[in-house]
Order: sequence, then structure tokens, then C-alpha cells
Amino acid sequence: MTDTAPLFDPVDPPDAAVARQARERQASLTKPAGSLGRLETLGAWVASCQGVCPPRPFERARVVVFAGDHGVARHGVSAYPPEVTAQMVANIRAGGAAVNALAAVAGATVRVVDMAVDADTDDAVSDRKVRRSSGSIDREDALTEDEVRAALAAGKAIADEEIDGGADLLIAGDMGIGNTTPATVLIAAITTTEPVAAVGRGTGVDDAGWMRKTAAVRDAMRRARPVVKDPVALLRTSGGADLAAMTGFLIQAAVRRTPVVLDGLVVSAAALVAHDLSVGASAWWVAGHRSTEPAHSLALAHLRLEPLLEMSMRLGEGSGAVVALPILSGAVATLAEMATFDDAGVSTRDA
Ligand SMILES: Cc1cc2ncn([C@H]3O[C@H](COP(=O)(O)O)[C@@H](O)[C@H]3O)c2cc1C
Ligand SMILES: O=C(O)c1cccnc1
Repeated sequence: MTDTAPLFDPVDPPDAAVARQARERQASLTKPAGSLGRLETLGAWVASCQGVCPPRPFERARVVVFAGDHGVARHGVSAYPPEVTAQMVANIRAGGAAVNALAAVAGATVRVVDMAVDADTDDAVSDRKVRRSSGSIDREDALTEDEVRAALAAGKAIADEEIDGGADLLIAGDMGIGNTTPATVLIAAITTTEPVAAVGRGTGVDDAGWMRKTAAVRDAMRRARPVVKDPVALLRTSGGADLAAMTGFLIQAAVRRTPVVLDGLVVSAAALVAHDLSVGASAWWVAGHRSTEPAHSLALAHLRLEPLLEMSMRLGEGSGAVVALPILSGAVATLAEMATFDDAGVSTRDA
């Protein structure tokens, strides 16, 4: 096994006593018991993450889009050419992507971190530059072990920066042409699933593209199988700098007691690896939505997470998580702001 002990501190669970307090408070609010359904569980979860009941409204929900280039994208596994990654990074920075429009509605702000280049803006930290493009995982390793460690550390540092900057809810997003291929490999390898049952259409590959992609996933899984129990080695053979950075980001959010809304296939692949690397981290995550990608459902089942939404989305960028964010804000608002039966002078139920 690769030694990862020094990289991340241990994760504590959300505060169970506060969760209990939240459930008691739910029972005192002016509504039939249990009538807000999952909003009640979600509100209690946020309170237990914040360690306070009533919970506070989110003041700085932050989306960090991790961008990276994937060598396998040169081999016909995507419907779009690899240069779209850098073009979309510029588009997200300019505010023109789906995630920008959706984040504005949800009251979140968006940062994009390109793992492949020295960023030209406020993320211009040269140690974030891990690698221009990952290796083509069907025939070579995605990264070296040092690059995996550098990317994990970069994701960790980005989570720290965001939380130190006041972020009280984090969302990871992805941008990288070809990235549904490594994401599918990671999930299928960890859940021991046949490629045909895991591979989806990504950006919309045609039947011939799906067959090329499935063959690439099969070949990559053959290379991944011997290291499936070793998360760092698995990111080396089958990941990418963006996926490894997301993994570090998701773990560090949990270490820093900050709730996370997971997005679709790509972020959930990183979450599966993070789950193997850090005991208890998944208690700090909620699943925003179920993407149409079959491997996403495999990942959610493995993590035992029930998504908040099914909108037939298959975009990435953090978009599905951002669409789910107002549900979480609603869970907080009802728990924090509703009157109690006593305060409002409303009669409680008959015995
Ligand atoms: C214009 C455009 C915007 C996107 N935003 C997210 N993705 C998503 O699609 C890509 C993954 O699918 P595949 O593995 O099939 O390439 C990633 O870039 C992902 O972020 C996009 C893709 C495109 C083309
Ligand atoms: O579910 C996702 O994250 C996804 C699906 C298709 C393309 N990119 C991302």
C-alpha cells in the first residue's frame, strides 16, 4: 500500500448531539410531524455539520471547477475535441457557462482551477501546475506517484483557501474533455462492474464512439485491477490531475467540517476514491443529483447516497449540485426560521 498517512488529518463525524437537537426542534415547528420529508433530514444534517441548531443560512457557497486534460481524449472517446477544455475554462472565467448561470440563481460563486496550466488570474500559483495532460490510461499511467501527491495536495490547499476565505458550503465541478472515461474506470474498478454496464455516452458519443470508449475502459481497467485497493496508485494508473485534486478537495472539506454537495459522474468518481482514502469523509457529503451516466448510479449506491434530484442532466461543471443547492437552503430556512407551535399559538396534534 502507498503511504498516505501524512497527507490528510483524520475526519470527525458531524455533531450527533446537534442532529438530535435539530430533530427535536423539527417536532416543535408549526407543521404536521415529519411533513417536510427529506428537508427535515437535510436540515438536521446541515445543523450537525455546522455544530449549531438552528443552522445558519449559507453565506458563501462556493463552486470550484477543476479542469484537466486527458490523454485518452485523443483516442475517440468523446464527441468533442480536447481543445474544448481550455476554451471552456476561459468561458467559465468569463461567466458564460451553464454553471455560472445556475450558480447566480442559487447564490453561489464560481472559481475555476486549471490543473494543466499556470493560471493567469488569482489562482496563479505555480505549484498547482501538475501536468499538461494525463497519460492515455488505456495504455499508460495517467500520472506519476509524485504528480498524484502534488494534485492531492493542491486540492487540499484549495479547500483550505476557500474555507479560510469564508466558504461554508463547497461544490466541486469538473471540466475536461474525455474525463468521463477515467471517471468510469475508477468507479467500475472500485465497484467491480463490467465496462458495458458502466460506460455511458458522456458528451454524446455515437455508437462507434461508445464502442471505442468501452474498449478503452476495458483496457484501462485491466491496468487498474492490480492496484484497486490502493487509492493513490489507482489515481496514478487511471485518474488525472483534476480527479486527484478533487479527491484532495473532498477529503479536506470533511477534515475542515465543511459540508459538500456532490455533482455527477466525474465528481462522484473522485468521491469514491476519497471514500477509500479517508474514513468517514462521506458523512460530510450529500448527493446533489443523479446524472444519466450509468456509472454515476453505481457510485451513489456504493457511497449509500440518495440524490436530491433527478433532472436527466449529464453536464458536469458542478451544475447538478448547484441546481440542488436551493433545496439545501430551504432545509436550513425551515429549520431556522419557522415558528414553533408555542410561539405561534397553534394547537398541537390530538393524542
Ligand atoms: C462545450 C462543453 C461544455 C462542457 N461542460 C462540461 N462538460 C463535460 O463534458 C466532458 C466530459 O465528457 P466526455 O468524456 O464525453 O468528453 C467534460 O469536459 C465535462 O466537464 C462539457 C463538454 C463540452 C463539449
Ligand atoms: O455526470 C457528469 O458529471 C458528466 C456527464 C457527462 C459529461 N460530463 C460530466
